Amino acid sequence: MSSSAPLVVRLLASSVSVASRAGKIVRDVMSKGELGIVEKGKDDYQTEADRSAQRCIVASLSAQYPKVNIIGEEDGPESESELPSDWIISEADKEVLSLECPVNLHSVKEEDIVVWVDPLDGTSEYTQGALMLKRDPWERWKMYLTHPLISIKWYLSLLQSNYGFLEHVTVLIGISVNDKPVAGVIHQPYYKTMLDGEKIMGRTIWGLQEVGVGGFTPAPPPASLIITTTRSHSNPLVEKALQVMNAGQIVRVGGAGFKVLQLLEGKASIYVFASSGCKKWDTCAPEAVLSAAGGKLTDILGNYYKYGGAESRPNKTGVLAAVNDELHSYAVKRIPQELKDALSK
Ligand SMILES: Nc1ncnc2c1ncn2[C@@H]1O[C@H](COP(=O)(O)O)[C@@H](O)[C@H]1OP(=O)(O)O
Ligand SMILES: [Mg+2]
Repeated sequence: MSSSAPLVVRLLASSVSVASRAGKIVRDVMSKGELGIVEKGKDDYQTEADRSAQRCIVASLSAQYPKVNIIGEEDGPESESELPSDWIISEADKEVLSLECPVNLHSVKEEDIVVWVDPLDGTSEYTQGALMLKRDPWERWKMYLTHPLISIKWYLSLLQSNYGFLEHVTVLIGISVNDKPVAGVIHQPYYKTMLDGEKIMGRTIWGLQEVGVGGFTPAPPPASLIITTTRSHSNPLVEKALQVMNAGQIVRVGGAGFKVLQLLEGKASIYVFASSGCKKWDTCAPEAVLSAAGGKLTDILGNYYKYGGAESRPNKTGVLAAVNDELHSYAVKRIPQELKDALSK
């Protein structure tokens, strides 16, 4: 790896490579069919894929950047099983390595950086997607009966949705400096493209402050107001905030990473989630990528979250993101004061 590039650029380039390896782990766990679902809290689940992808990311980055503070969603007691050697990635994406580092990030040191890792954003969508990979209808039905997350309504909607919601799953690595997300990676393990007649799985999108975004082609916002929001964590406050937006359409998808991709690809212009539930690892990378593309991500009150290592993990006051400042202020103004008060309590 070129050691001449400034630290933030090298760390972003390493994160691009490791996110792609973590995405393969996510697919491999699914293919084996043993998801190992554990309930961490209400509506909060973890699978073998979350645990293994996090081990791959944290081990790979901490081997190269030992003084960087890396905080992952699945932090907990060290696993006793040995880490497979091919989970330790030392490569760095060449295109990212050649980027011009913004002047204000030139002299950043490892101690100044906090990396927020969500090894698998959209866990509900991942576990529900597992059903659709069961080709045998009887096997699928048996899995449904033992699945902790799925109601009959969702089962029926899954049957209609071809491969379920696996495209909503992302691997998120956000790099923050002095509380602010400055660079980030959103990897989609189940994104499909054809190259020379061959099916390629996965794509990796990155963003760097003042430089822009890469790994895909951003699209302009839709002509009419389209809002994207949660499909698996709604409640009356979330619905109230959606009503007041006066949108032509509401697109309900899983994961904070995928919702920000909806904004960047012109499928929606505002992302509203008026509830606690999201955490710093859900929003650090999406915020970095969105702001590198000219968008803005804050809480429902319009305030930026801080990403220092001592900050509390929950994003208590919700998420409000938009493709540009104008739409962001429109959305902040529309949120009624009583809703802001309810979330700030
Ligand atoms: N109530 C909640 N409990 C746990 N995680 C939540 C909750 N609400 C949101 N999240 C996390 O925020 C992400 C975006 O939320 P949503 O998909 O509902 O819009 C989810 O994918 C989930 O991350 P994860 O899947 O990594 O646990
Ligand atoms: Mg998440």
